[in-house]
Amino acid sequence: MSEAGKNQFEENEKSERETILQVKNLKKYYMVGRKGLFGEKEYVRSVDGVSFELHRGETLAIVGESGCGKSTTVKSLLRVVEPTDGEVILNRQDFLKLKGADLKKARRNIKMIFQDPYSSLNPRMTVRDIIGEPADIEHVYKTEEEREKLILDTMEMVGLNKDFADRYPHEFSGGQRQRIGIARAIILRPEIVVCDEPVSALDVSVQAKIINLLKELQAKMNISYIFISHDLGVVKHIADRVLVMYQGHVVEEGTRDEIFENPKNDYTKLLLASIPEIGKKMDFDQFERAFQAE
Ligand SMILES: Nc1ncnc2c1ncn2[C@@H]1O[C@H](COP(=O)(O)OP(=O)(O)OP(=O)(O)O)[C@@H](O)[C@H]1O
Repeated sequence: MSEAGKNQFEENEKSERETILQVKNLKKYYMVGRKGLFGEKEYVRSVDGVSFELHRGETLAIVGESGCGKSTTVKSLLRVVEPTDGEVILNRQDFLKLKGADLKKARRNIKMIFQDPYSSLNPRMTVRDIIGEPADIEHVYKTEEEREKLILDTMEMVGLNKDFADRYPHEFSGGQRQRIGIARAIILRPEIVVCDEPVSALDVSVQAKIINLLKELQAKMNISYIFISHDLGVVKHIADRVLVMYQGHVVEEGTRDEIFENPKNDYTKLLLASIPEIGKKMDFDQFERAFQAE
């Protein structure tokens, strides 16, 4: 290998391992009532000491049964809900301690895609304004022409025809609405995108298209994804690493192959076995076919 090639290789290796986000001992306890003679506060420990790292350009999936704390973990690290305790290190700063302009700036870099693309889009706004809104709020353009170019370029990146810019969300299919949600998430070119069950509401063939789009965008923009899903077929297809949660804790973490081929933790084994399609070892093939058909 030439010297230049070797340097490039080493550079790529380095950037693959670069930690872009560090979550340390994250906790979220919700107060759910009071009990006892003295009315002591009662809490649900939805997230109870979760730690992990996210590397540049990778997809880290968080899996586990309903109620294990997946959504609360990402909501807490994004401060959609204020965490009870912990640290979230983003660009060498503790994101949980940021305020005002610093918080606003950091938030540009970590965006979210939601499960239900319909309820997360304002029905009274055009596609142009929905996608452009984060850019409007952040004043990232100087002229109307620049704004229009940014919006249309982003629409193109997610495979939306620019003629759709004046339409409203109800005019679109579920898959197209999810593309609008993705465009809105990436318009500021964030380094991290958190995807909370982004394809659960879609048909399998549409799921494949959206997953392929997410992978394409990752390849182009080197985005890091945190990908929540209860669908292990989807996770097997998209994840580089997997975090398994149970009752607010991480019980196992590993590469996709480690988790799927050689799980160590009993709960992980149970989780894999309890998904009938995975137990029967058929759904991956079915998924593969759907993806290849694209
Ligand atoms: N606002 C809240 N107040 C009280 N308890 C909550 C609140 N939000 C979540 N919880 C509880 O925290 C636990 C974790 O919920 P969470 O939604 O994070 O799980 P999840 O793994 O994302 O589940 P699902 O896949 O069903 O969304 C659950 O027991 C849930 O009932």
